[in-house]
This record gives sequence, structure tokens and C-alpha cells, in this order.
Amino acid sequence: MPAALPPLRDVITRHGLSASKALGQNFLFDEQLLDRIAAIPGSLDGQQVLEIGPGPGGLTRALLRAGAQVTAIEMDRRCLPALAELADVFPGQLRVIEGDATRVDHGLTGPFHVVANLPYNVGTALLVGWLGGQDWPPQWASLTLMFQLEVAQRIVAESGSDAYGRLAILSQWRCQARIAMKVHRSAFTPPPKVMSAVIHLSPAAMPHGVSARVLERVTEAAFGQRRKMLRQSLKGVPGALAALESLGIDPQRRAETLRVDEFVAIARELSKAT
Ligand SMILES: C[S@@+](CC[C@H](N)C(=O)[O-])C[C@H]1O[C@@H](n2cnc3c(N)ncnc32)[C@H](O)[C@@H]1O
Repeated sequence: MPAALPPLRDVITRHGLSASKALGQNFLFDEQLLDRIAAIPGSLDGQQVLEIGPGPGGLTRALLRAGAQVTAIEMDRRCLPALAELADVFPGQLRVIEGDATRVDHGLTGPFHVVANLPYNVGTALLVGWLGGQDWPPQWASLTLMFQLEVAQRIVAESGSDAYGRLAILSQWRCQARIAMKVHRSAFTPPPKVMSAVIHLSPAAMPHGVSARVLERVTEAAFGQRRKMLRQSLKGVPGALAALESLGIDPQRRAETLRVDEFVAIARELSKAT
């Protein structure tokens, strides 16, 4: 059992880690809450975990306590001494990479879980990156990510709702996506203006014969003009109107009324031609 760790507030004070707004820093100090987040992917004992933005290491501690082998990417070099202390307490379990997670290579091979209290300014871009690409199943075994509640609701939204759009389709067409936990703004230091939620995604079977790139193109066009009828919004996508006709999808419908499987069917028709 590792030595007792100092309270996170002391770590912040000792290392002078005043929260930077530019780096999206809202820290979590409640260790019970952090342990509950680390438990969302299931047992992490001996599993590889990629953490983005460990900051002073609150969530990192919880992952290490759960027995994970953690690779953590942090952009703020002020946090590195605090993370080095954590690495000493959990020998051989923590590897820290200094850099921008949207650019650096994590170097992980084999399946890994992603667990992160993401910086809000880069969270959606990272998620879209993890969800993309033709290779499926992906390298990651699950994604457990903190988002603003409003973004989390867009990820799990069903067709017909205001939150439904591109992010819902990219998240749901070959993943199981759910909101695992809502987190009150007061849990963070400093508290952000909005509520948060942890989403959990795990890879599901990839629908047959569908190009991920084509699906992305179709959803981008359809939701680029979400209030317009499909016959208007999809006009610029070659073959899309013919695909609607052959699938019996009324071109007078609007994007937000189409279910995920209907978007997948359109992309499959178009993928035949590419
Ligand atoms: C919301 S804070 C979370 C901190 C800590 N994980 C916690 O739960 O208390 C986001 C963290 O991501 C870091 N960060 C911001 N942009 C980053 C980027 N592009 N790549 C890596 N880390 C980044 C920030 O410095 C900060 O430590």
C-alpha cells in the first residue's frame, strides 16, 4: 500500500498551482468523487490508461490507486513536480509526457482506456479525433471523459431533440455512449459557470460497408443547415439525393429527425460509389 498522500489543496499551495483560465484549469479535490470517476470504466487493475490534463494529479491518484498503468499528458509544466512526487509514491505506474495532447504521440501500444477531466477548450476536438478513422475497433478500449453537461447531452442525444446533431451521430454510430455521472459545478476549484458530466463510451460493432469519412461528410452537410430540408442541405453532396430516394427517406425531412441508423444507411449508399 503506498504512503499516505498529502491533501490536494496542499499540493496546489506548495507548488504554486494557481488555476490558469487559458489552460481550462478547474481542479477536482474530492478524492471520493475522483475514485468514483476512476471506477466508471470497470476494473483498471493492471490496465493501461491514458489521462489528458492531469494537472496537480487528483484523478491521476485515483487511477493509480485503482492499479492502472497511467500515461498522462500535461501541457502546464508547473504541474510536473507534483506529478513526479506521485510517480515516486506509485513506482513504475506513472509516465508523464509534457506537451499538448492534440499534438504529442502517447506512444501506447495495445488497448488502453482514456480517462480524463478534459480541458474544455480541447475536449471536443480530442473526442472527435478518437471517434474518427476507418480502423475499428480503435486502439482505445473505453473513453471516460468529463464534459460540460450541455456537451455531454449532445453526445448521448436522440434524434428529434435540440441537442441532437453531428456529435451524437459520430458518438453513437459505432459506440455505446452514456452519461455515467453528473458533477455539480461546486465540485471544481474554481467552479466553472456550468454543470458538468462524465460520459462513458465503449466501441460497438462497426456497421458494414460504411466509410467513416463519408458519414462525417454527410452529417457535416446535413447539420451545417439543420433547419433546412435534406433536399437543400445535402444538395452539395454528390449522390446524396439519389441515396435518399433509393432508401425511401423523404427529402423534405430535416437532419434532426433522422435516426443514427438512417444516417448510416445514407453513408453506406454513398460509400458504394467511393
Ligand atoms: C479541467 S483541468 C483538470 C485537472 C485535473 N485532471 C483534475 O481533475 O483536477 C484540465 C487540465 O488539462 C491541462 N491542459 C489544458 N490543455 C491541454 C492540452 N492541450 N494538452 C494537455 N493538457 C492540457 C491543464 O493544464 C489542466 O491541468
